[in-house]
Amino acid sequence: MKIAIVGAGAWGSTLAELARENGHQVDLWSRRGSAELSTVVERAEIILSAIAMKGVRSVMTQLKGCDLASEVILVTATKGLDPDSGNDVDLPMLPSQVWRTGFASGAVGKPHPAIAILSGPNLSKEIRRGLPAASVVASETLETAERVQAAFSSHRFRVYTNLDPVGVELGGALKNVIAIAVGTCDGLRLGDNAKAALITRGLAEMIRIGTYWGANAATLYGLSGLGDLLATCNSPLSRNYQVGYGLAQNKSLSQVLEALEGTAEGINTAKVLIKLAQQQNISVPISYQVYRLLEGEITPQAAVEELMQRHSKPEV
Ligand SMILES: NC(=O)C1=CN([C@@H]2O[C@H](COP(=O)(O)OP(=O)(O)OC[C@H]3O[C@@H](n4cnc5c(N)ncnc54)[C@H](OP(=O)(O)O)[C@@H]3O)[C@@H](O)[C@H]2O)C=CC1
Ligand SMILES: O=C(CO)COP(=O)(O)O
Repeated sequence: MKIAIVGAGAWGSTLAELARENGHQVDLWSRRGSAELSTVVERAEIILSAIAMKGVRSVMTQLKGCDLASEVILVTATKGLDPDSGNDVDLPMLPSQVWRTGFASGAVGKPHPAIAILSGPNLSKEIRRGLPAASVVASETLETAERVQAAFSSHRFRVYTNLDPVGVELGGALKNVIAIAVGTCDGLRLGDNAKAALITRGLAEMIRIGTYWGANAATLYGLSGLGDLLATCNSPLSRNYQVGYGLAQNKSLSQVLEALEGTAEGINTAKVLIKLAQQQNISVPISYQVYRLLEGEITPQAAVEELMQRHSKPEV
């Protein structure tokens, strides 16, 4: 199979390695490289985007102008929310929707790719070390999801299919905000009870937002929800966790970002999520404190106090 991977960051490079090991012809594109995007994607049966959220729109605009194979599948592996959409009436766009609407407004007669989402507990550094991992590929049709599953599955990367693309994509995006909260909790040395409470109540927030968005709650209890929460909230490899940990050391956000290797999507996601939650009156107290912490409106210690002093309520 010919596979094009756009985005040669940590995740794109790791997925390229997995696909090459499976015997596919893999071309990797980076905006900094010498290869033309149009050449890299020509005749590709799968185009996988591992672009950070902030670059998705610009790469989509470039890709729209390229000649694509008629049966191509576009797989998005970005874990974020689009900051340039969403208002009182419309939800913000998920990365897959940025791709879909971009292609829908493309030139007449050009093929519209089938779209799939790849998401799960997949810390790229572990996968690069050859350690086993599992992930989920979601699409509106089983046929599309199964084609991507077959392309990436291997003895060390187990890929499940799922027919709830919204749930799978949201699980990967929303957990990053909770990972920042848990990194802060660990940085403050608040203990394992506090950490368990944050992960569990964070999942409740993800389910509240997810079901409002039309996701299936069961999806969020799966790999791209609870699974990814467990990986990122328990690993210093997670950039989002590192952001929270750094803020708990009284570093400023810009100091933390200067030292950070790669992208921490939870910073943008927290902003987009809080705007939506406030517009629609959805309760997300942990994510709200993360947002305030990132905005410099509150100290980590005060955020903990605010969460502990909320009015009493039933668990479910
Ligand atoms: N690393 C991981 O473990 C995992 C990451 N992800 C998700 O994958 C996405 C990428 O993460 P990761 O690879 O780790 O991040 P990196 O920071 O390592 O790479 C980011 C990628 O996005 C590209 N990019 C950023 N801005 C733009 C832009 N304006 N135009 C074009 N390209 C741009 C970068 O290109 P350039 O190199 O030229 O700057 C690079 O290829 C994120 O959404 C992340 O949440 C998902 C699962 C696992
Ligand atoms: O999404 C990831 C693992 O599943 C990567 O997490 P970070 O982006 O926080 O490093």
